[in-house]
Amino acid sequence: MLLECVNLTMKFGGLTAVDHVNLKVQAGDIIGLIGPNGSGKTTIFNIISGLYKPTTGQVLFEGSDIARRRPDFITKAGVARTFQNIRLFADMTVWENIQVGRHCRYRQVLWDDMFHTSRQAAEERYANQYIYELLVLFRMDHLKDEIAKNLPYGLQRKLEIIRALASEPKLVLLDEPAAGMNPHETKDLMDFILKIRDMGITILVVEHDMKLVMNLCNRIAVLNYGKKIAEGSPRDIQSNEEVIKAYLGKR
Ligand SMILES: Nc1ncnc2c1ncn2[C@@H]1O[C@H](COP(=O)(O)OP(=O)(O)OP(=O)(O)O)[C@@H](O)[C@H]1O
Repeated sequence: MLLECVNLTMKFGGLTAVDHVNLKVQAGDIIGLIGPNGSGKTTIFNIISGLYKPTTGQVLFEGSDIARRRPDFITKAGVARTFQNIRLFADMTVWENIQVGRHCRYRQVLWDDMFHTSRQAAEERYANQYIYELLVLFRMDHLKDEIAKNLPYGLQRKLEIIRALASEPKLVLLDEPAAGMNPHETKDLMDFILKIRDMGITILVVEHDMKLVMNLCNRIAVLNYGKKIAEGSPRDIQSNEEVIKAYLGKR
């Protein structure tokens, strides 16, 4: 199992935002995490990526418990993420933004910084090649010198995902990647995410766009008030009574 959340619980004062959630993600999966607003989806992402320490429970990544480890440790272990709102460095170029995402892979050795060793030069060459290949694969190489804030919205969101991929993750957490996109951009995003899967990267995605989730994911887990109320194939989830009730009840 690549990732396993075991009895994950997160309390904020009297509110239980995540309530004994168990979730398994296998290598190669595209798993959707859905649920009404405030049901605990982003909190789970924040726990997996190390921004929140869960009240109880474990997050096993390749068998080791990464819950309560620092975000940089978790990124280095192979988990990358994007956020609900765009968090690019607006005045930096496409290339520079991706370089930031690569940063966790650089070995920090004072000696290297002082003397610019051959090992450091080789590392930089590899990093530049890797970034360039990502840009070519996602057809953004012609935009490498563009300032991030000048890109159309859909491309800014893609750039964020590419930046996350620059850390060479095994698992990527995508938090509402289609938010604010028009139908054309969303369709494009779907092909984009399938390409990430084809790179051998496993995907856990939080998304409100049901069409995207149903077409993309091989399995879906549904949260309501912090509890997992259903899990199964897109077809199972679409016809699940409790899921329908949870969504209709929120209207
Ligand atoms: N840092 C925090 N402090 C206090 N309460 C929080 C904190 N983070 C989240 N919550 C609460 O936990 C609950 C779950 O929030 P969360 O953001 O995980 O939901 P969500 O399913 O991602 O919602 P949405 O679909 O609207 O993004 C909400 O009631 C939220 O107000």
